[in-house]
Amino acid sequence: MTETGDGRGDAAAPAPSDPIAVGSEGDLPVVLEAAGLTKHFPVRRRGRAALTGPRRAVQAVDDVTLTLQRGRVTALVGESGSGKSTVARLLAGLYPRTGGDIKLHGETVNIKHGKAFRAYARRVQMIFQDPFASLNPVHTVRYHLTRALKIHGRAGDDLEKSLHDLLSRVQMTPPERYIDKFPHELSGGQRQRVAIARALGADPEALLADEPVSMLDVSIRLGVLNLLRDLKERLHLAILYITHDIASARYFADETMVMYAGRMVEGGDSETITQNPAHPYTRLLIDSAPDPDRLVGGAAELDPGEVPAERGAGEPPSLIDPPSGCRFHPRCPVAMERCKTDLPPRFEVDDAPGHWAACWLYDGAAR
Ligand SMILES: Nc1ncnc2c1ncn2[C@@H]1O[C@H](COP(=O)(O)OP(=O)(O)OP(=O)(O)O)[C@@H](O)[C@H]1O
Repeated sequence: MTETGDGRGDAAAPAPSDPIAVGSEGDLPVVLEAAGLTKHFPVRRRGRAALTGPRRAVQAVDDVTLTLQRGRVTALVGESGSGKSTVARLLAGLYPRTGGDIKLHGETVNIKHGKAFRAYARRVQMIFQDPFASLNPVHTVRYHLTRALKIHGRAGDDLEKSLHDLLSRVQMTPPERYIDKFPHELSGGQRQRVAIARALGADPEALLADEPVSMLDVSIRLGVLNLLRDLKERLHLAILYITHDIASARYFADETMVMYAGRMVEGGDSETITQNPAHPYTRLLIDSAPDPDRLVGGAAELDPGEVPAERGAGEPPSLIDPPSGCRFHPRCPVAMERCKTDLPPRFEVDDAPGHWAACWLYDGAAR
């Protein structure tokens, strides 16, 4: 991964500014940490503007700080377009960063060539939303898993046993029932389990799961989340769980971080965030959920007519020209004058250890 700047005209990044450690359990080792993570996608200009106009960029991720710990699930929650997938892709080394640092076990990650990327990818694996798209339709389960084991040098002497072990790990038993099947012969849930088994083939320490259940039937989502939880516990994996469904974050994640328009706005343990949200945006997310007590569902099921207009009001801003100050201020029902101009840092919320909100409402100095 390149350090700062990817040579494709990324705009300058702000310096890291988030001082508060995020809802972390002190005694668990930190696997992956990011500070000041920033990604600006340059906007291609056409015609005259390409020569004379200002350089513009989609400010997809700005100054994001987060920590993934061994044996813990951290949820990253936010509306579509808030930058969640970009954070995961930055952490996975799939995008070069515009700014910020990533550390794996305290060592700065610096991927400059394919060999370094493979070494990093062995330890930090990604699971994508669409298991059908992530598996090659012309190859069997055996092919996908064998390839993963070989790429990461883990094929071993008894390949058949390694393959069976991987399938057993994702609860696809007996393994011989599935191993020679093609993706189209499996259900959506089974395909996602194969994608997870393939990731486990690298023997990773961190899994970055980007909406891993949102394309699955509601009835099987819980099973896949329970599998990930089981893997977290048995293999002590650090898991980043990306979702727009805050109810599932409450069920599945130990801690939750909320993202709005490219920036982190609130973080803390999941129970606190969902039961006692501090940031007005988090409250909006919870109020907009069809049933916040429902364990695993998804906004995909939400009929827009169910959201009262006053609660779901407003649209996320353009990330090419985001609002000054707090990016949420144009939609915020309690915005103050300073919110329009001053970017709020993280303030501690004193109801629970590690709970913070980037909102001027919690500026102790002003009270
Ligand atoms: N490769 C890209 N080039 C330009 N802009 C991009 C690129 N990838 C993402 N973006 C933009 O960055 C912003 C954040 O996108 P991202 O996919 O990270 O959000 P998200 O929260 O994961 O959304 P969703 O839940 O819909 O996947 C969006 O405005 C998106 O259009």
